[in-house]
Amino acid sequence: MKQISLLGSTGSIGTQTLDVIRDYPDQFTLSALACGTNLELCRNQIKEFQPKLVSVQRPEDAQTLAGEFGDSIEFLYGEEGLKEVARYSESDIVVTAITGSIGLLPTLSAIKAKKAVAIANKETLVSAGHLVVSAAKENDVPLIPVDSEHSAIFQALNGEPKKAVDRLILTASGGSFRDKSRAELDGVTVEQALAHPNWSMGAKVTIDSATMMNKGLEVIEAKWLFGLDYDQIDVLIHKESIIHSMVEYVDRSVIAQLGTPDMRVPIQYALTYPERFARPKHERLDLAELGKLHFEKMDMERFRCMKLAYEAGRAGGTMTTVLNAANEVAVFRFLQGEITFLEIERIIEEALSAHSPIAHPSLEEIQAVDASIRKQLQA
Ligand SMILES: NC(=O)C1=CN([C@@H]2O[C@H](COP(=O)(O)OP(=O)(O)OC[C@H]3O[C@@H](n4cnc5c(N)ncnc54)[C@H](OP(=O)(O)O)[C@@H]3O)[C@@H](O)[C@H]2O)C=CC1
Ligand SMILES: CC(=O)[C@@H](O)[C@H](O)COP(=O)(O)O
Ligand SMILES: [Mn+2]
Repeated sequence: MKQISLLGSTGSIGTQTLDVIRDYPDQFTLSALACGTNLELCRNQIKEFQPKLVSVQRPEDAQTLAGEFGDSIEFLYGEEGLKEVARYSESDIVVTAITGSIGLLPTLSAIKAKKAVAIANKETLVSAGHLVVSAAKENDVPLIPVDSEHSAIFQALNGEPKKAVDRLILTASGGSFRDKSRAELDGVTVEQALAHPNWSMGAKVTIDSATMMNKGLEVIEAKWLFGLDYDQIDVLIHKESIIHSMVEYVDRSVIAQLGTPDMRVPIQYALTYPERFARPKHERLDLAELGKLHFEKMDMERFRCMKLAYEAGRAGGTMTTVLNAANEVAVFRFLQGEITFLEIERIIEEALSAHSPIAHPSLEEIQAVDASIRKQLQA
């Protein structure tokens, strides 16, 4: 029986992780969960899965739940609660399905407690990839990708040595505005941006997908997970999201992973790795019915966030911390209706231009840069 700690249980990845746990009651137990402010869903999850430790965002919510459920479950809150769930003694693996660089400290806690990490929270790797990867190496802890592209690459690599790899090809759907020109992006609404053509996801990653910053973050995520140079990581527009990504080897073989767009597949693989379990009642990929798959070259001028992400990644150090923090604030402000869609990239570009990067930042330096960008960019 594998015991799981789940950070972000009430979100899109969190609830799909619970679907997978539900599918294999003899294989997986949810021992600890953390969520934000969705108490109604949290209550139902506690009743169904009976975790031993629960953390919520606010102290008053922890108190309310403790009053309802009694002493058999421990209730915590805030950043300390997230860290405790991540390092919960009985857990074997931690799924990081929380949004944003708030996932950094809990991820480091899990690694220091020698838990395997099924990593969905890409912002942590963008903000402080070097710290996460070196901590994982030091503690001999696997970082197993959940993000669909990275799971695809992980599967296509299948343990091959780095020297056999020529390049990674990340596929990008193009998001909600794939077919619009830059001029047509003027005045697009939050509702339009949230209508992803292929995936049903949380609001932040859906907006990232519309700006193409999601793919930029994923390029940086791939650099840290697979230890390759930026010159070896390419992006290809593939509007159907059927090929989840590919590896081109030095002998020119290209190995891809395909499937219907359903995150339960990579989530499950991260939990069962190195085994594969049969997915119950899962729709097969029917290529004959699809008939065609489409591919287009990435246009870095049209999707300027993509260019900013490569530039920040190549500059290194705290540049990607700034990229991530500025993006988090800008997306939040767009969702609040405070700024326009095109202002997202302008805010990020200005924050990057104004920043003098620190080359090999410590955790404290990362935290200071992250906090200062947030303070500066909040309205
Ligand atoms: N959704 C997807 O298909 C994919 C997502 N990812 C990545 O996975 C991560 C999660 O995405 P997604 O599931 O879409 O996000 P959602 O917005 O759907 O869920 C976020 C989760 O984090 C919780 N949360 C947010 N802030 C806090 C906080 N301060 N303290 C405690 N809990 C908090 C939320 O709690 P509550 O709702 O209770 O407030 C919720 O459970 C992101 O990094 C995303 O980029 C990667 C690939 C695919
Ligand atoms: C499901 C998943 O992994 C998302 O990160 C997805 O990649 C979003 O799609 P695009 O960024 O390609 O639009
Ligand atoms: Mn992805």
